[in-house]
Amino acid sequence: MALLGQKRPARKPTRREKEVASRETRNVSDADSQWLTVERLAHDGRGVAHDENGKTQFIDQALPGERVTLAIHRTHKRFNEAHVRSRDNAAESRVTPPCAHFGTCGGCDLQHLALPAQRTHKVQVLSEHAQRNGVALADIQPLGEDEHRYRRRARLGVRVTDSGEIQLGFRGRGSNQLVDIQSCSVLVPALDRLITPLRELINTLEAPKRLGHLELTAADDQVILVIRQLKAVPRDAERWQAFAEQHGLVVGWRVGRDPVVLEWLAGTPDAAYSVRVGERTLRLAFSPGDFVQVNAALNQRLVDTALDWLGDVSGLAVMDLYAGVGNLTLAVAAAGAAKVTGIEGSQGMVDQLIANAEHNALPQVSARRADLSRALPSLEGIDLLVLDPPRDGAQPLCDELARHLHAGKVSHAPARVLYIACDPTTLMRDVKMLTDAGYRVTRALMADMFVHTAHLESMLLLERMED
Ligand SMILES: C[S@@+](CC[C@H](N)C(=O)[O-])C[C@H]1O[C@@H](n2cnc3c(N)ncnc32)[C@H](O)[C@@H]1O
Repeated sequence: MALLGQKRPARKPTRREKEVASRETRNVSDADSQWLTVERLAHDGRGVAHDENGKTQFIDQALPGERVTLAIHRTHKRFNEAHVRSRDNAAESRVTPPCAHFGTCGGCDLQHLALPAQRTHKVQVLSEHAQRNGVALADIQPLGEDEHRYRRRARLGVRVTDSGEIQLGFRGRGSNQLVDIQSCSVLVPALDRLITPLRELINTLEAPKRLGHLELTAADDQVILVIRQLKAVPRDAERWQAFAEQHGLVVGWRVGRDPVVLEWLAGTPDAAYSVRVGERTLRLAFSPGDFVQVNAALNQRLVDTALDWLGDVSGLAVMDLYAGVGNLTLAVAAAGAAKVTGIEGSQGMVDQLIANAEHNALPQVSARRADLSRALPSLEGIDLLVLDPPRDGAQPLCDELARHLHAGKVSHAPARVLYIACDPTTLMRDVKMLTDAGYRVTRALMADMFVHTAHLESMLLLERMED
């Protein structure tokens, strides 16, 4: 019978729930009082230790060799998540985090670890993923820059609290709550210096609650701010225009829901970044929302290294899959490839890629749109395949390539594959298919594209073994 209008009596916990509750309580108090030694770093940058019962503890901001007591904030059947209550000693690799918000802001994971040690850790992560998948790697070359103000793009959340206070920042560590930040030590200065003025401006808006988030982009010659706004507020548009003039910005807002309309409020967007290839400097134009590598210096070094690995590409037919606005497509063409085809899922980026090829006088470049999770291009006659997929990797394509090789259709399997990846898990899953089918990894690199975070970019060169 339904309990209409009555308060439902509390349900008695089941025996299983009682067991779990008592075990969790015991875990918390046991581990709390113990001194544990941190053994290693997990892939996400947390310290790993085991309590006296052998249960794994993942500990925020704890480094190998440190003796710590824990405060456990989440228990699971096989492991606990914890932070440090007290620390007996500091690892040699421990440094003072450069940012005051480190630890609460969810943007960075590793600011407490010296940069060389961050890189050693990321090389180790890539190597472990390879081992787990049975992929043989040559030595992994680390690639990094000492400059940690690298992010040329950021999305800042905006929240108005019940008391009317404006919060501006990123999501917190392990939470959806916004962390109000005063500055961000990984943003390029042109973006970081806008945070305080932005908060002040938002404080003066007529309808700050209408703001969703702010997207900041530092292109080569201009800084672009795109405001996500649920409904247009004309008097706020005037305030944004004055702000744009004061700070030399191009400002637009995306208004509404289904359809979302982008309207430019101040300035004309003309975003571009550059990539050097030999004596040439390529100009790659992009629109807000297009994919662009966030770290300009590392992107250049990645392109330099790719071209160095590939050597003489003159006369080659190249296919660049997941091509974006042509970052790698144009670089390989400018290095001398005879024919380069870029394939990309977004029509806007395909159009941009074609325009970029024209602007840089690279007539051997063509591009087309395809959803590479469904429609796979023919690789017949292609000498070099470049793959740069998003986090979920390029499984359908690698699967097809492997099937061609297993079937002896060598003409459908390019002699070389250059695979660039932002997720080592899916990278090694895909590469294992290729190495099982007859490729071998001849060069491997870990690019520290996302300094102070646990993320890493990697690049592998695979060569088809001759029978
Ligand atoms: C990591 S980015 C690489 C872009 C480019 N290679 C670069 O260096 O700037 C991945 C690209 O894959 C595109 N993409 C994502 N899913 C796709 C799909 N299913 N089919 C085709 N392209 C896709 C994205 O739009 C994005 O431009």
